[in-house]
Amino acid sequence: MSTVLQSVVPATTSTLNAPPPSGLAEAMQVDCVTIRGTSLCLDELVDLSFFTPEARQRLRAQLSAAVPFPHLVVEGLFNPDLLNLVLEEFDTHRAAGWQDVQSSYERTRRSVPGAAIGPASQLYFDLVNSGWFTTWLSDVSGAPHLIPDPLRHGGGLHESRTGGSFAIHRDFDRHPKTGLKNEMVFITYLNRGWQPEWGSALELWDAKEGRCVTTVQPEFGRTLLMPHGPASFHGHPTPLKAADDRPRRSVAAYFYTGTPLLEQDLDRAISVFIAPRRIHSAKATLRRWMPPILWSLMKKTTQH
Ligand SMILES: O=C(O)CCC(=O)C(=O)O
Ligand SMILES: [Fe+2]
Repeated sequence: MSTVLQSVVPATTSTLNAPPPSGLAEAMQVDCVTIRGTSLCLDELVDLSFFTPEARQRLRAQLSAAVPFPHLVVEGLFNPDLLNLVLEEFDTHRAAGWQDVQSSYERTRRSVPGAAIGPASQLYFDLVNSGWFTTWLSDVSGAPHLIPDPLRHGGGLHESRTGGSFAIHRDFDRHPKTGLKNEMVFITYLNRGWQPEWGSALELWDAKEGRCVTTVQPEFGRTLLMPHGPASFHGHPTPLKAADDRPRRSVAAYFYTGTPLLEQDLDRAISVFIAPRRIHSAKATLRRWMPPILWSLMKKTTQH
């Protein structure tokens, strides 16, 4: 596996997890990575025009207004060179790293939660799981303090082959291991020149009316952000039949929220120090009992 770190301008540290969203471009101009001979500069992994305050507002309005339930489809958010490398890694993913799902509802396969994935795929997930990216997801979706899932439960690499399908469903409410609340799924499709007649477009349904309202074709470079809610029924129930038996591939990540602290429990969010606290309380007692003149005299003498 050849992942080479290359300095282009004087490198400081990797900023994938660091900067406040406002200083994104500046903060990311530090380095490039080379994966299997393709150089990817960190400030070009995403199209930064999606990250301006205006874009965040516009995307949020677009997401809220979407039918039959809030969702957002964007094109070209990720550098196509990165996505090409991710796509290649489906072919080299170890057999033991795949989990087949074959039931009357689903015929597909996914990478095993926590399985090692290729460097480009790992870079993609590091990117979408990073603080500045999840802040963007929060701004666009309205769900604050999103928590990513490094094990990628339900997400990871997704691949359906000829005959594959996924009945209309609503995703899980809770992460089975952490119990965290599922807020959204974020999917990037990886299929160049996808034809609608091949089936397997993602259908978004109005469950009450029992009909598909809109579809998302799984075209290369298209990204779907779909908040999880009571009405978010979706699936690709039409069995896949693509030219040359080519597979339908995507990468998916779920994002969660925890339970906010109640007002009376806010002190549980503070670290507990042993020594300084003792000193602090001893000082407080002294102050209470000492005549003010002595207190200020003592302070003056101990300050030097
Ligand atoms: O691949 C897609 O278009 C949707 C996948 C999905 O609904 C799921 O994994 O729960
Ligand atoms: Fe789903």
